[in-house]
Amino acid sequence: MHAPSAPILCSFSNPDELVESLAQFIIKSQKEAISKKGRFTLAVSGGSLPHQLGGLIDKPGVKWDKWQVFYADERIVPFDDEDSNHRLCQEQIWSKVPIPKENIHTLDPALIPAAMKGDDEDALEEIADAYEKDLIREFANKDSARFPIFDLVLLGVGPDGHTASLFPGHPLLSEDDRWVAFISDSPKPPARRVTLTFPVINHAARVAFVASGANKADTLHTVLDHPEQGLPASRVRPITPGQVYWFVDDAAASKVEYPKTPFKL
Ligand SMILES: O=C1O[C@H](COP(=O)(O)O)[C@@H](O)[C@H](O)[C@H]1O
Repeated sequence: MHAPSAPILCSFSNPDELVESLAQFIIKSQKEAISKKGRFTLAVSGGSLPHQLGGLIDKPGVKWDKWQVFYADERIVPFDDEDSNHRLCQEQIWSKVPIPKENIHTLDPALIPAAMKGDDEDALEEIADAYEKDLIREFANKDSARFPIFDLVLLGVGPDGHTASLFPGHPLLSEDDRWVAFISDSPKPPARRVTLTFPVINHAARVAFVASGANKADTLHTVLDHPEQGLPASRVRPITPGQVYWFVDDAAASKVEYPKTPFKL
């Protein structure tokens, strides 16, 4: 096992510059992946992140038909529910670009009604297993060893330091076997979710957090300046040669002492 490399923090003076630089970074990651392997594998989060992907719309050089997209986490709700990360991404980005529908890997909609209810966790296990099998089909014998190797994982960070659906103090933080896990007691509603696990996130070639706004300032300070506190976002440290980046605006970075790196492609 190689040591993880230190995060690279890039801060931008305004949200528009952040969105544009993020788009350039994603396109560069895509080009490198396609030239090596003919496809680009991406895991994407919900929350405020899909809105930040707007810089990709109408950009030349995006080979949408080569993208294979999974969700870093998803809430167990119907796809038309306002809590659905898929719905959010659909509204903010997928409906605005020519990505083939079959290249977006969602939870199995047929399994959602049962997973939304019931006292036992069998249906949650089943929906997480089905998503893991979809990942295995996409990655096995291509970009995986013990875990899949995503070309890029895009993450957000919540005020409590959670990322994907990995929450502070939750037993899922220690999951070291599964690719996809379920959670039935998320402290942030909705309670039932599935998430990629830390070993998957930390095997990615690149991981990029995106955060903007002064309401993220305290969280970023703790995550980046006090990783010893072990907040979930601090535990994202991809193994070498993987690299973690932070794309933030100056408001979100206002309390961070961790050194900033000028953005360059
Ligand atoms: O619940 C979630 O929260 C995180 C952070 O969301 P944000 O709105 O504070 O950016 C998000 O990354 C995750 O996908 C989502 O399910």
